[in-house]
Amino acid sequence: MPALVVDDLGVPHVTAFGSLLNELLDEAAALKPPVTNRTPSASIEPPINKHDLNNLSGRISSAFSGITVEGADDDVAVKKARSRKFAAIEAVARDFFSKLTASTPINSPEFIKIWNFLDILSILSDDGHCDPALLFWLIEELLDSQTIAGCRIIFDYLESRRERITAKHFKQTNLVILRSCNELLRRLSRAEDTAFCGRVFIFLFQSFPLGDRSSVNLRGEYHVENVTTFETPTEEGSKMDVDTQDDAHKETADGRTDDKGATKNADEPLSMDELYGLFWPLQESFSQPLKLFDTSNFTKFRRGVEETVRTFKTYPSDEGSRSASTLEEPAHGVKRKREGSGNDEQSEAFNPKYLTSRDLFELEVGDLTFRRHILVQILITLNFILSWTADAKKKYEGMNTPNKSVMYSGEFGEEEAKWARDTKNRIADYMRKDQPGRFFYRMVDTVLARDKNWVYWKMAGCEPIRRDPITPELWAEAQASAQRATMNKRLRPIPLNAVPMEFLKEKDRDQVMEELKNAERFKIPDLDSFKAKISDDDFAISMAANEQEKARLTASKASKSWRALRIARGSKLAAFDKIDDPNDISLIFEPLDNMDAEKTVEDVAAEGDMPANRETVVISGPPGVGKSTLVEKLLEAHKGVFGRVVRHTTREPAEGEANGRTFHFVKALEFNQLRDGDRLVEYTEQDGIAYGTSSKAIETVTESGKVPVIELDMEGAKFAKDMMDFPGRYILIKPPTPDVLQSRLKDAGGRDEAAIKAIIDGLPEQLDDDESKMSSELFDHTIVNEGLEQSVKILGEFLYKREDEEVEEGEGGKAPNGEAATNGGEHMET
Ligand SMILES: Nc1ncnc2c1ncn2[C@@H]1O[C@H](COP(=O)(O)OP(=O)(O)OP(=O)(O)O)[C@@H](O)[C@H]1O
Repeated sequence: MPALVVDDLGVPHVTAFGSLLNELLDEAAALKPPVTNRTPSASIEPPINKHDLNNLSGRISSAFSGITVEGADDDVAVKKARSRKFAAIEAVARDFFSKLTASTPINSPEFIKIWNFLDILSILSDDGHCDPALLFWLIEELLDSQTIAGCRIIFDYLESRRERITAKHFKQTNLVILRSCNELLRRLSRAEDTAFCGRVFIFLFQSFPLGDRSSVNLRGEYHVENVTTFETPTEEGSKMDVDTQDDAHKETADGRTDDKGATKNADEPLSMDELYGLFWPLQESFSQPLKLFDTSNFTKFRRGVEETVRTFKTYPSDEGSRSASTLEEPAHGVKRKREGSGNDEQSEAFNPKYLTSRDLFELEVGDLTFRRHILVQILITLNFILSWTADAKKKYEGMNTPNKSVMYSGEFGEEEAKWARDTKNRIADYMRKDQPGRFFYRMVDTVLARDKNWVYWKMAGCEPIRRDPITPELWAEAQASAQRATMNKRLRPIPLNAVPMEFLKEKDRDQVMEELKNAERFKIPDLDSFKAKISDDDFAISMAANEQEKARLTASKASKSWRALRIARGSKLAAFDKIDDPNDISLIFEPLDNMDAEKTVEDVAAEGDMPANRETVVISGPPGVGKSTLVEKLLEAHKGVFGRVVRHTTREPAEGEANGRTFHFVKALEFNQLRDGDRLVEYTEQDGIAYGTSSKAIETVTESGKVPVIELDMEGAKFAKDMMDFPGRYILIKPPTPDVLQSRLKDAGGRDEAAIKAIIDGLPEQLDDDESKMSSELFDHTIVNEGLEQSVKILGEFLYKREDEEVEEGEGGKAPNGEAATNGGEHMET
């Protein structure tokens, strides 16, 4: 509200500035007059600039003559004068603003005056003539005074002027900006004004620096006021007259939800009455996850989540069947409450405040959006659980200034963490059953992954997100060394390694031509010729009589090594990776066959030896089932046909591991860039270490002419196929029996008893998940790895099989999707 609402404010400076403002507005109007028949937002552009207003500074000075604002900032007189000037401008501005907004609807062409006025105010504020926050106070009032439709237009203005109005005095204005935006967000419905909410957030993100803490919930307070109340379970009250979809649901769920049904087996979902009582209490855990550190709360939460997921799974996961079977066609004999309301959009809209009536429960659970909403809440809470295990907590130990308020003393055990991981996978499987679901889950996964980083940042006390500027010393040093590197060096009489040319002037023409033809002059020396010379140098260095001689011999050896490396780069580049000690380059003199590094292009098999189908082969299976061994044997059996794809990882290389051979070792930042840039066809995280396969690594193999082979765990394979739609031939390797796998794992070493047990316990779910029919949907072929030679043979036969060819089942046979082709062993029973 304006400070004063009178025509003549009676203060000379106020009156003077009032007339000046009118003049300025007239000048602006001459440039941007009101235009009818245009959308309200169209009049926002172009902005009024300082140079559009004639001698602004001079006119301001004369309006405020007698008020001195020149001098030191902390001078009392200056401060006083400045506040008088600010007060005068504010009084005039508020007066003008309130009169205009009260009389001019935002849709009217006359509203252009407000845009011009705000532009003028922003110029005055930039020049320090008025309080920098004044513009935003008025915008805040403007937003308050308008409907949501009006706020959209005001936001058009804010977005178009964002850079200009936030460039200066941001410290004085940021709180008002934040307050206005938050107030606006409070008024907006996240469901109905989603795009507008997004605009407001983007405006905030663009205005505030990345590491700004103003909207961070530093004390980690949870939204505990949001209590979800619900009816006491099995309450037999008067039923509301609403749609029920019992019949439809029973149909889709194959009769598994018989409310009054007899004994259910463990996999059978609960009745809706039973689930109702377990379902709504979950909201408390979502809003106060700290309570989950208490074992009894955790047990209740676990049960609720399990039953909810089990029931959700009985509903079709795609939207099409939902609307067809549930909402659009209400069950026989039941009236629709909203019938004839004519506002479909409204009735479809999701209301974030839950209606928890028991009568609505089936309807809600039948709604895909509702189910997704709940599942996302569960995923967030599961992530919370996984971030407070003993292992996860170790990561927080090295923080410099941890934010104590969000460092909880509670901890979840290994068993709870395993459950959380498994449940996450189950939910992911369910959500990703169809194409839109895959897309949706991918978005959720990305958001949750980013959220983890923010939570971590908050725990680390919101360290500033910035890169230190280069110091003048560093700059000078870099400049000096660049100069040294590019400076003209004194030329040698004969350039290094150049052959003598003197004979050109000394001998006659024919002799010169003969000498020029001497092969020594142009032939690249033989690589092997350096081997003996370098070893002679080595010997001489070890026998050197003094340091001087030693230095000379070392330089001579270095020169030879350098030349040898230059020659070897054309044919033995693969060996370079293996050279650890620059003083010992003997590896490059060894034949290529002795190196197990990547083979050069000459190794590619003849065209006739290649399989008809050259799609990428994805070999997957539980840990220790023999994936690597099989791939190795496959590569050996079909030399030059298949090429192993090297994955990326964020772990440090173990001793003897060279970058690019077992893995591409990268830093987390680089990995995230690959992931966020959609350059990974799959990625997983194990024990805090990220692994992923880049499309570039696959291309490298394809470009060499070979068929790429990727080795992935089950999760990775699922991710590549379901989430990334990565095309390939997916092959599942199964152990003959869990006992055989167990003994192989023991023999292979490297895993303790607990790890082996965890693998064996996880087998039923990994391999025979009947509910999701995962293996049959995911894999094109299954091989039971009993005898190694036989398994390789079956694998080869499958990969070489032509489209029209039917390979017999059984030994070496092609099995239909999901059925195991065994090599004499029995199908695994788990
Ligand atoms: N058919 C087989 N018969 C007997 N032993 C086998 C067979 N296949 C693989 N093995 C052995 O099983 C152990 C595990 O094999 P390998 O490392 O290839 O499995 P993996 O699936 O690649 O494991 P991880 O998932 O841990 O990488 C090795 O010691 C290997 O020699």
